[in-house]
Amino acid sequence: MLRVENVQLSFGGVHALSGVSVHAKKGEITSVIGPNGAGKTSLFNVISGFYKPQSGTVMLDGEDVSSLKPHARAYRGMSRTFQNIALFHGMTVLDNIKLGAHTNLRSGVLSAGFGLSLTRREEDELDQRVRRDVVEALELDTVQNHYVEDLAYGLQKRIELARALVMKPKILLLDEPVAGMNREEKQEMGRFVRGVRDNWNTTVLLIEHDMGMVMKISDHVAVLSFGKPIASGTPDEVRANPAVIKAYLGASDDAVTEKA
Ligand SMILES: Nc1ncnc2c1ncn2[C@@H]1O[C@H](COP(=O)(O)OP(=O)(O)OP(=O)(O)O)[C@@H](O)[C@H]1O
Repeated sequence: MLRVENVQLSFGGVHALSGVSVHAKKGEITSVIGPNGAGKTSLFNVISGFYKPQSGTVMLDGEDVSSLKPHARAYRGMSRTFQNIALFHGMTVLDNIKLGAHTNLRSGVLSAGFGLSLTRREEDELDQRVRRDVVEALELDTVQNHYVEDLAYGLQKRIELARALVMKPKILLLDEPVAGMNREEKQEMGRFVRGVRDNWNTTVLLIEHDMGMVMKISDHVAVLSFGKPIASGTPDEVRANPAVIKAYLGASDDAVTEKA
């Protein structure tokens, strides 16, 4: 579904990504992990089109989207959430989710602001579809008319997930979906992300610091360290890989061998 091939990205002298390739298979959850500064956010920004790499390609469902702008990638079925909550205060849960129908959040908000939004009939249809398909699936029925700022953090993150799903994306990019959550909220989010894969057959690519979550929900894990790919495989394979243990522990070779 998504093939990122041999990406090189530098900021001045800093090599944020060197020879990074990641493949996300259709209907699977693929996670990209790595210690701080490994290049995870940079990779996400390359995939969604916010950063232009010096070289490398991004293929979405067989199409080379490397030269497309973020909104054009979004129209082709690439949807993402952001690390920090980007919901609109003073708007209800339902209205925030419906903004996802403008595909690219930023241009969507602009067009809504300039009165270029949907006709009344389109709006009604969208309203019904969102309630039926997304609000119910993500168990947001009881809060759909609440203002987002009145809700708990975990719920706000779920609303972001809902908004990213409105256009039924081919691939969903999740940027640290459980950052800042308590244990219960993490478990809940894990359940919903798995639900997206199982019930919608949506391909998911996520970056995440929380190892427990990654190992529990991923079909495939790719590991970056200092901008380079160091391992890739099933959660069990990656967990047992000495290079991964070393990158995370900063341990010496001897210590890794002992641990492994
Ligand atoms: N806009 C930028 N300008 C300059 N350097 C950058 C920029 N974005 C990232 N970098 C550098 O690229 C490297 C990779 O950073 P990146 O944020 O992608 O890593 P990360 O794995 O997401 O880290 P974290 O887990 O801390 O979020 C770092 O050395 C960082 O300082």
